[in-house]
Amino acid sequence: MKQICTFGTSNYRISDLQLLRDSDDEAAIAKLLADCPVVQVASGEVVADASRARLYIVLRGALAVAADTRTGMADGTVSKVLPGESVGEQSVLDEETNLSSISALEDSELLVIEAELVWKLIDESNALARNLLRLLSFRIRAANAQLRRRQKLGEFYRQLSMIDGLTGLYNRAWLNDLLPTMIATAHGAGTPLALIMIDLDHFKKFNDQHGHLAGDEALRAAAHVLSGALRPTDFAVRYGGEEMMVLLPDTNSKVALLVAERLCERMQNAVVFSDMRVALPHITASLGVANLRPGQDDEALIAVADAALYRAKDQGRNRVVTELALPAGE
Ligand SMILES: Nc1nc2c(ncn2[C@@H]2O[C@H](COP(=O)(O)OP(=O)(O)OP(=O)(O)O)[C@@H](O)[C@H]2O)c(=O)[nH]1
Repeated sequence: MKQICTFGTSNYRISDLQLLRDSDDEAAIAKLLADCPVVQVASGEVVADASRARLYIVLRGALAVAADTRTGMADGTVSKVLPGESVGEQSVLDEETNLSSISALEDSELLVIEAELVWKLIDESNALARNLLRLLSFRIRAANAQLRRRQKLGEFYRQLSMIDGLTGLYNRAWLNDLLPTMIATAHGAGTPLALIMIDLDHFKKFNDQHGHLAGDEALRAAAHVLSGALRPTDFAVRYGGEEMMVLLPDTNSKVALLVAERLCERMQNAVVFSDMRVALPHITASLGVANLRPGQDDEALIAVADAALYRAKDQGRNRVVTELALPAGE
């Protein structure tokens, strides 16, 4: 960065500077700026002494301003500062060092105004004070909009990370996050909660006979059966490979059993391939039903459903087994 002249001896004019737009006291401002250095910065060169609270106004060329790395706000965002525009006004106002990293995008010329002089200019020029307020307000809005975009994106990815890519059902991460809360809510409100564990039968054989891609189609078809048969308040989860789970809040054991029977029946009728030229491979599932008991946690509830599911497998598959005989009155 090399000083080539002062603003007073350069060909640049006050009207070239956005911060001083609409000044009605140009002569006085020009006098104040007369001794300010005009510096030359080569393309790619870092603006030296960017750590000092100073205002840089681009007269020619362009600067790249990267967000601050020391405040944790760094996110790869780089803004471009064009002729007439300035950088460093916030650090001057905060009387803080300039934490952004500033470099020249092309061979550029800059007007450098020291912090004390900026304050003097603010005192002298209503136009500058007004333009500065407008600029800062614009920057605050832009920063808020960026924060909102980032929040939305974060939420989008969070949701995405909770969904199983193959079936579109919730995944294990979602379950780990939500099931303890659902159980705590049910215990707190004294409402029932049922969990159905579902495992496709002889799925290894299905894959071997029809191929892995057909297996994937079968998993999608099974997931479709689940999501199509549930109430909006119920949840279907892909628990693991060919194991799925359904959560039924506010559902007593009698209704949970009926729902499981319905799912079992619909599974047999699921259409894996709508293409009629393909021989229809069928799927069946075994289902284990568990109902939340007082004091039971998520792991215990899942273990009970799992045990019921394995009894269903033992008893010949394609059936529902519930964890216990229905208590009288339910
Ligand atoms: N196509 C496909 N297959 C999967 C996927 N995840 C798991 N599997 C298969 O599912 C099969 C599960 O086999 P097993 O656990 O032996 O159970 P099974 O053959 O269904 O037998 P039972 O459960 O006892 O009826 C394995 O062959 C896995 O490769 C998947 O995403 N796509």
